[in-house]
Amino acid sequence: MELPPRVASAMNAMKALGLSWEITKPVLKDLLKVYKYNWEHIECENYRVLADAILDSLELMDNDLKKITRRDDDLDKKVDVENNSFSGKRAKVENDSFSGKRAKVENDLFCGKRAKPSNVACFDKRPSHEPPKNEHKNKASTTIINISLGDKPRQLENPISSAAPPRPLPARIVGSSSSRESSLHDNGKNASTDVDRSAQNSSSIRIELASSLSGEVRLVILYDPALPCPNFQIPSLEILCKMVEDRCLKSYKILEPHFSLLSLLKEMCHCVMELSSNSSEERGNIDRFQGMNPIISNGQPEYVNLQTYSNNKSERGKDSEDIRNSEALANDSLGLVVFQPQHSSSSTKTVAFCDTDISRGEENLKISLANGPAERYPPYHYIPRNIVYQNAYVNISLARIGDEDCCSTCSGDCLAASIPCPCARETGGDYAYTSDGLMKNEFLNAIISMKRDRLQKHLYFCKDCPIERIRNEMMPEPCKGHLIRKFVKECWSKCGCNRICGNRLVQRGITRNLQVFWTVEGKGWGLRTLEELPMGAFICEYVGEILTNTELFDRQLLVTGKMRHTYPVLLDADWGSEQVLKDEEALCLDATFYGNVARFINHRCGDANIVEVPVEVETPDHHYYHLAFFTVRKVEALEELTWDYGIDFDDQTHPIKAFSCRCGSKLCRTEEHKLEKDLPWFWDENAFKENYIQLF
Ligand SMILES: C[S@@+](CC[C@H](N)C(=O)[O-])C[C@H]1O[C@@H](n2cnc3c(N)ncnc32)[C@H](O)[C@@H]1O
Repeated sequence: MELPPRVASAMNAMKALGLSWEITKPVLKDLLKVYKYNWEHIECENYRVLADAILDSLELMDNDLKKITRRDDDLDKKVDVENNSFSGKRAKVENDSFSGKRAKVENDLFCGKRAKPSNVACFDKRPSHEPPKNEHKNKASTTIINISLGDKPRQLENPISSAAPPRPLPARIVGSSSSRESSLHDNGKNASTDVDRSAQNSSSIRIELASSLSGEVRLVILYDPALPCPNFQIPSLEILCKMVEDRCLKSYKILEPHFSLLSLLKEMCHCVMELSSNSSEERGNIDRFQGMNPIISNGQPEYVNLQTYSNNKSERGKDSEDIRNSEALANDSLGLVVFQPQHSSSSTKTVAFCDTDISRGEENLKISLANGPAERYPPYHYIPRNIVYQNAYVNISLARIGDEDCCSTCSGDCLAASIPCPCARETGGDYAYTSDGLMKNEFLNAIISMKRDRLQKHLYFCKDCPIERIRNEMMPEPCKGHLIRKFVKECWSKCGCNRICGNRLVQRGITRNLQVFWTVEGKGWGLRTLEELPMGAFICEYVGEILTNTELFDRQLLVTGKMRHTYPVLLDADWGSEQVLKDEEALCLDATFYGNVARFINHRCGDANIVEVPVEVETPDHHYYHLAFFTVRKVEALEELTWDYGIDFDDQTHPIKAFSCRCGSKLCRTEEHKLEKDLPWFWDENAFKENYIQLF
């Protein structure tokens, strides 16, 4: 029987890793159930979750077998079972290709496709722990793949993999003698060495779970071998965390996708420090640098420590100058030198330059990160395409695309044809793009003026506004209005044209050199172009989780209790055409936890240099579409890219939260735009920590 295409692709991807369909099938089935048939989670990062889950299940089977055979007195039988059945297979998988392939997968997944080889997670094939001598005779069958993340920073926990069956990571085991303790940032190698030593000494065993920054406060599990506990085995830290997280999920029914027990425990250590000491600010901020996933060379993270700046308001002008100088330096050369961790005082922060690719190889081009306080880099997960969170109704099926919504009779490049195809119907019978890959001026100007005239005419008012319905289900207020927008429709899979068709621009992804940088105006991180851009250039689309507005509302309440600092964009461009929009069709994109580079684009009132355009690609249903950014004028290299969020700074109840605007535009809509303004929350270290801790 022919397999469905997605199942077949998953099977082929695993086959390429040396994993047979018999091994893959049950694991894939389970994963699909766990992810509620959300294939994106399984497919992303080259089926990493699936590969990890299979490896874990192999390991579990291996352990089970070992338990059975240990109970069996007949050692010959044991050798038989292990050699003939699973272990034999496993040994083959490991020896033939799996560990090497897995290393490759890890390389792609963790370090980005363009990462240096030294950034690859290493695979330690030593036994994870020595079984008691009298029980263990058959060495050949007990090799366990023991994965060590090496120097790979674990600050940015991968929420997908944390929701999936865990990748075993050796627990950090510390012997009872303090002289044998290794530092918090020991890599897996040291940790597993500790396992061996402590097992040999058979003294009490301490498993360190979390620690404050400099290790003053630690959370430890203590195992006392004096008490009878036969067959006690050290669990891997990740498996342990996963188990507790699963139990939390069972008890509390809901956990944020980025919930991490380890982060919680670590935070507990930080809190102990803060409560017990007045001088907590004296500690360094090295930790956040780990989240930045810097380039690793010879196992050492590379940074350049160029500047310190003050967040004291009166000194800000001077700092801006300093930062500009340091930016110039960074732009001359993005070469990096080793970062020396500093102890900062309360008013100074480290500014680092980091030439890492924040997309981890997910985009066509590398997206670098420059001159920012690394400890303020947000812990989100980079995704290049939108992903449905849970209840959003996004029906992408060929059956829904009628003849009027595709150009099945076209071939080659639609833009080169003498008569525009049906795909140009949405844009008035003419294509929105030029053959140079730009948006046409007429189309762009129409979009810009519709946006600028927002208050005058281009608003529609829904009869039953989803936003108002969420706010007050019993007595919803009248709709406050949504901007009428022009859509672009791109050719897609059911069209007869080919991939290089000029009417396929947004779907091809980022093609301009972009960089995330720390803004000097106090807006936090921002996005800039590293190359000069003509008017009408496509920058990127706004990517995030596709949520219903109810989910967004719940999320904002649940996550912060203060309803701020999520990164949502409403997909309300076509709400006006529906009589009553069902909840699962009133959608938004939230880039707080999962998002692409667009989550760094700051707001500018009135005269922003990019504009958002709704783009239909896979489905003619206009309640889901892509939101693509195009330049509205020529933009110089190194200029910040900004868009007008269109927010009403007076409406405190809108899902997109107002902030104290520092855009600097003459058209700034916040009244006091010339006065000193509050800095955004992420400028303040404590507020940053507080907010992100609530989020993750
Ligand atoms: C989509 S994020 C932009 C990236 C953000 N600057 C960061 O560091 O992650 C939106 C948030 O950035 C800040 N922001 C954006 N534009 C701003 C502006 N013109 N003035 C002050 N803060 C701004 C606000 O806190 C806003 O909620």
